[in-house]
Amino acid sequence: MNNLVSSADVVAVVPAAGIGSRMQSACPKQYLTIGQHTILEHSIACLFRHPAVSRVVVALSPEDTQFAQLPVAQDPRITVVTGCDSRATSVLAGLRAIQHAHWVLVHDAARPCLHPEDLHALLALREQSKVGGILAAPVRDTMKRGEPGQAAIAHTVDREQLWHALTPQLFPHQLLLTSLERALQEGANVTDEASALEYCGYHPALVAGRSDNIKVTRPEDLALAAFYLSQIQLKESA
Ligand SMILES: Nc1ccn([C@@H]2O[C@H](COP(=O)(O)OP(=O)(O)OP(=O)(O)O)[C@@H](O)[C@H]2O)c(=O)n1
Ligand SMILES: C[C@](O)(CO)[C@H](O)COP(=O)(O)O
Repeated sequence: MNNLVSSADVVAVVPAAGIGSRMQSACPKQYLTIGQHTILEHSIACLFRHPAVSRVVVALSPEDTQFAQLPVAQDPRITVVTGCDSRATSVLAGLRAIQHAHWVLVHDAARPCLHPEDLHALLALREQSKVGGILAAPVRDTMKRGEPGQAAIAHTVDREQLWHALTPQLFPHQLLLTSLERALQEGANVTDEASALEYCGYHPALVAGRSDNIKVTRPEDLALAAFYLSQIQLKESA
């Protein structure tokens, strides 16, 4: 990646190399469209709306032939890397393509409904923390742990201080890179960037975010995401 990035800028990694199996759709879910654009384009656009985000590194499947057809593929602020067989390794590929940025954020391609104020609140961590943190939404329902292999309740999980981890997640580039490399090397279960830092003994900040920052995962999520996006566009045009 060229060194147009100043150290004050934030570089985003967007993991977009998944197959979206739970979506049960003909194409990977990041290429399903909402309005005139794909979910991936919406997710990238959320990030570029903040002036501190100067570049986006998109991790794509080796078999991806769709991204190059999108207008956004011509944006000089975007770098493409080859993703891998897990979200974590796809993120690692993106991190390794970044040379000149202190802060990096990671945002799922499948989260197109990120509100500008949530991104602003997360990026404020740059002045408040040396470790970074994540957008998260407090759990609102009673949570149950199931009996292994049975559709039966084992027990209720205390939901005090229980949060849904969202994205973006913001960390110092070198800290995230080294934590992720160590966690993966040592076989830790890394489902988000914060879990790699936790594995290495850090306690990333929790930034309360909107629960409509959903990850499009199952078929019923698409209509919901379309509605949430329409609400953002209504608010921006007001
Ligand atoms: N090997 C992978 C797997 C996932 N992702 C990305 O990580 C994000 C969150 O993952 P998830 O919602 O699980 O997407 P998929 O893995 O595509 O979905 P599924 O688990 O249903 O197959 C998505 O933007 C997905 O494209 C990735 O870059 N590389
Ligand atoms: C990163 C994430 O979106 C935070 O909730 C989530 O862990 C991704 O999980 P997935 O199974 O890869 O969708």
